[in-house]
Amino acid sequence: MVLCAASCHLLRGSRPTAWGYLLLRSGSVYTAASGFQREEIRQKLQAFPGGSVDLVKRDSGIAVLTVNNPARMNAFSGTMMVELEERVSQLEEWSEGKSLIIQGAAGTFCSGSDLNAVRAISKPQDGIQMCMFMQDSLTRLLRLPLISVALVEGRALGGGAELTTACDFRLMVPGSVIQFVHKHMGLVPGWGGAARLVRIVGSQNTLKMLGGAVKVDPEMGLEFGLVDGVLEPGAGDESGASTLLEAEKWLSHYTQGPAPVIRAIKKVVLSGRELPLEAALRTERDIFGTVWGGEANMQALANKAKHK
Ligand SMILES: CC[C@@H](C(=O)O)C(=O)SCCNC(=O)CCNC(=O)[C@H](O)C(C)(C)COP(=O)(O)OP(=O)(O)OC[C@H]1O[C@@H](n2cnc3c(N)ncnc32)[C@H](O)[C@@H]1OP(=O)(O)O
Repeated sequence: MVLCAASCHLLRGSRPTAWGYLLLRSGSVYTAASGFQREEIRQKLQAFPGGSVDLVKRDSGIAVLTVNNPARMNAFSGTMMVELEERVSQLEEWSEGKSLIIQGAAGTFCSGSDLNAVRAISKPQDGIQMCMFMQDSLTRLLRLPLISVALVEGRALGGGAELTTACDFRLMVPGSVIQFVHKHMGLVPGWGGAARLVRIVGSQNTLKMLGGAVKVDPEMGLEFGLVDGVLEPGAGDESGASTLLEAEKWLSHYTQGPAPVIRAIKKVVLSGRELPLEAALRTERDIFGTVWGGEANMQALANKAKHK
């Protein structure tokens, strides 16, 4: 892991030390030096309009991001790929946030890249640039100091399945499907979905899901270890509002408490997952230093004293 202080959002607000800033990278995965032409591919993607990526941030510290292109089963148009990156940047700057739910509009999750855009971005070098653009956005999404959930209703296909792996947890409703359809497209995941899936379910299960383009239903998802919970669909709820409410209730079990503490919990888990042991220990020390003696810690100590 190489770290550049300028891009290190993970330790924002901590007392910087050489280790904390030198070993953990939470900013962009690719740079111009690695051939990533961010502005050029952003411009090319803007030529493929349609749909939106909507973000609502609530005072309670939970945000809801909606992939919104129902006419295309919430497929990512070019402009939606650009909007996703913009929403991730907004979330990186949201210092009061604790959690994030990602959903699709109109009762389905996302059917991957917009095939019309894919056909037009067929030059290998453009495909690689789009791949780096989405890998960069989804890696930054997973590295947000927010506990995140992909709420899967309907279908999560191709890049849509990859999007679910860029969240800490996945919740499904009965009848929904996560399918890495890439093989049927003569492809492999390109948005980082394979790298993340191996870390979630292991290499054997990843081989099964990709090699078999397996239609993963909620029961199978629980067996694979891909899915963390199955929600009952909202009774007769067309808007999906009650399913979202169920997802918020599920997530609230893990996000009750002051935002600085919940954010620190995500940060120490991130460093434990991504860094070599000694670097993770040093980063954990740095993050511990941001909450030790902090408002929540002092309040907890005061409460304990009262109960003697
Ligand atoms: C890195 C991965 C990334 C990439 O390589 O760039 C990818 O994700 S590749 C794309 C992977 N996704 C797919 O292959 C899914 C394609 N869609 C389908 O298989 C089906 O549409 C569906 C999602 C299973 C739904 O089927 P059905 O219920 O029969 O509805 P329709 O097929 O009629 O779809 C309704 C409507 O939506 C359009 N649609 C659906 N998915 C896409 C898509 N990915 N891109 C563009 N448009 C999509 C579909 O064309 C229909 O539109 P109309 O024909 O105008 O009614």
